[in-house]
Amino acid sequence: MKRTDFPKEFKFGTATASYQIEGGIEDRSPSIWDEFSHTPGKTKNGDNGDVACDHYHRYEEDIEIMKDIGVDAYRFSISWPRVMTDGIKPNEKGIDFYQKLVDKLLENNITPFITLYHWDLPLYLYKEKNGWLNPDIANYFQDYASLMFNKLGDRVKHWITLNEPWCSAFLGYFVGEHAPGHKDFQESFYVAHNLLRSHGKAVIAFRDIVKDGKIGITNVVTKVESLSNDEKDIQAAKLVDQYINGWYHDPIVYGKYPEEAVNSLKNIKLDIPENDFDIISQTIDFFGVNYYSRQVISYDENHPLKFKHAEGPLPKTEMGWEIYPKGLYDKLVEFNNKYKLPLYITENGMAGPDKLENEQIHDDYRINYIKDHFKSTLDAIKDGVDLRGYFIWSLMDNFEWAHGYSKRFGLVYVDYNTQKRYLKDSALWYKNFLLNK
Ligand SMILES: N#[N+]C[C@@H]1[C@@H](O)[C@H](O)[C@@H](O)[C@@H]2O[C@H]12
Repeated sequence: MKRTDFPKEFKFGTATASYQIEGGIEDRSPSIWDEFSHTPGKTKNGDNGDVACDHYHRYEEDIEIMKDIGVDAYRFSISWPRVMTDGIKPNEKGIDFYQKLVDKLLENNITPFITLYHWDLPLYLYKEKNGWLNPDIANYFQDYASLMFNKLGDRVKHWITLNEPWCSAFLGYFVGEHAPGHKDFQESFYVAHNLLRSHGKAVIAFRDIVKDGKIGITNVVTKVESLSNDEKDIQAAKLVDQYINGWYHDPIVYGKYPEEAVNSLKNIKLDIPENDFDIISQTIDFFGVNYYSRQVISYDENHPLKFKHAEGPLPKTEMGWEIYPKGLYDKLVEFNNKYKLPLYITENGMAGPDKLENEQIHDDYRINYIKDHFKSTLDAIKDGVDLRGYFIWSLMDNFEWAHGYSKRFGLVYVDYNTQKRYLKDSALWYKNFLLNK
């Protein structure tokens, strides 16, 4: 498989997120992840993003690395608390960081794709305004989005409103594994809804400000399969697919939540104002697909949503996720047929047992993972999927949320003691692939 097997305009890139790589906390106000990661017991080894990969001070070096690898595009997120103090007052120093980042990318012919929200909500908005639980958050988000569209929209033409709202809502407000660490089932549905409303308000602003741009939303897209052919397991898997995938895509395209999932939530209030879906279902230009693996599901009477995960038999990554490239093909074809929107794979990659030895990292497992998922991508394109690009997660090892720095997803190895970067064998492979070798 060669690069020239893909459409000429197909964009190969890599991706990161602000809190996971920037550090530079001295020049921004705090986010919910600053408070969460500094709360004992919330992250592995008590790791936090105070320094991370020090990208705030090393962005030029990191862009040079991307240039050397030869990526066409780079997906990164803006830190809301960096560009708006407490999420409300524009901070010119923070805005200037992203101006310089964008200009350096463009100088190097790397197309910027910006994610507005990759989980680092300004702490003030959470503490003083109740964060995503407050319907008014959509207005704060629209103000933030408008500021960024006005400041960068002349040079940045690809925008993503939210990254994985399912994680923000479900992991942040029900499971409690992510910031702000709530464990309230009902809250997680209110949060999901306000995230989608915020998405819609940002799209409305975008259409006024960046008339020649493209905007979408990125969700985690998981292949959900039933553990058995038992009707209860099949139904449980179908509902999980609706909770994870349909819940964050159907309202945008169809203007409603998935019916069976809504009907299954007997004791959940979904008192939603009717015109909310007019806001949520603003026409978008693409869906971003973050694909990592599958979930194997069986029925469980004792779970609020009547399901439980089963351990799959396939080889797994360091995250314990099965390596399942067929799932990517299946979801791309399904989404193409169901939503009829252009797609970007905005994240795909793996955490590996990466070891620095003589300034090298031999990660053949990651090269094989990427090759297998590139094959699924190419097969989907050949079968008619309107797929526009693929961003490997991640450019470099970084702060992996509750796992801290214990999981390495990067094409580039980061020695956190020295902040020295080392291209892994997978980065060298990607470089040759991009040169069509
Ligand atoms: N875990 N994991 C890796 C990766 C995470 O580092 C990203 O921030 C998320 O968008 C998504 O969950 C995927």
